[in-house]
Amino acid sequence: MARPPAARIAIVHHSGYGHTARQAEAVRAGVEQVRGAEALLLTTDEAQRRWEELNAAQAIIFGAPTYVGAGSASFKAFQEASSSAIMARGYLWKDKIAAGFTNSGSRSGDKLSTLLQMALFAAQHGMHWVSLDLPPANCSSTGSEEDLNRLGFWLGAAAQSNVDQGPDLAPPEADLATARHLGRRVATVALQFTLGREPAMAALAG
Ligand SMILES: Cc1cc2nc3c(=O)[nH]c(=O)nc-3n(C[C@H](O)[C@H](O)[C@H](O)COP(=O)(O)O)c2cc1C
Repeated sequence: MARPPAARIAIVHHSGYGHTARQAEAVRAGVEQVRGAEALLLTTDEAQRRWEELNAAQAIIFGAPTYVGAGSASFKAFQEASSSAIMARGYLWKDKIAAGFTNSGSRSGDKLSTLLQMALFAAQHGMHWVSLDLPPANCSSTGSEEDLNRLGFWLGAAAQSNVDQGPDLAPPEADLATARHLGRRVATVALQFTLGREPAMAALAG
């Protein structure tokens, strides 16, 4: 009989035109590459009807397109809804793992602002933020657009979608691979936390 997953990783995202949804699918694929981890992919609208499932997850990965130098309005609505649904009910996400990803039209496009918004959101919930453990790439004479983390972010996974291309073509494979990497990393860290929590508490209790 198959064993139940040791860690469930929720991915809560918004995508106005489908590009960030492709990035979210890649994060999900990365999570599912890790044995013992299971992914739950939700839009920001769905998430606001399924708080209990988010509360039961060991990690939540946030995703949004960068619109006007910040996370999209739908993502912000989800953030604000969590204030009464989660914080006011006793900081129900405290000590969960958190991470984030964003996508935009420009290479920079002020995506860092969106990742900072997500990291602050996680901090307000008392969550543990997981960074992208990839060196910045495509920044030397031997670098290329095919490199993992070609856009050079540390705080989370970034993607860039040409504004004249649909989600069938953008973001490119390098950015989807970077998103898969983030999914794998968060699933691994969530498993480390989940499996280590009990012995850690026993050690603390003496
Ligand atoms: C209202 C609006 C604001 C945008 N602002 C930015 C921006 O600040 N920086 C940027 O690089 N791209 C910006 N874009 C481009 C989107 O980030 C880009 O098209 C992205 O791929 C859309 O993702 P989605 O299909 O998941 O909605 C903006 C697009 C819209 C519709």
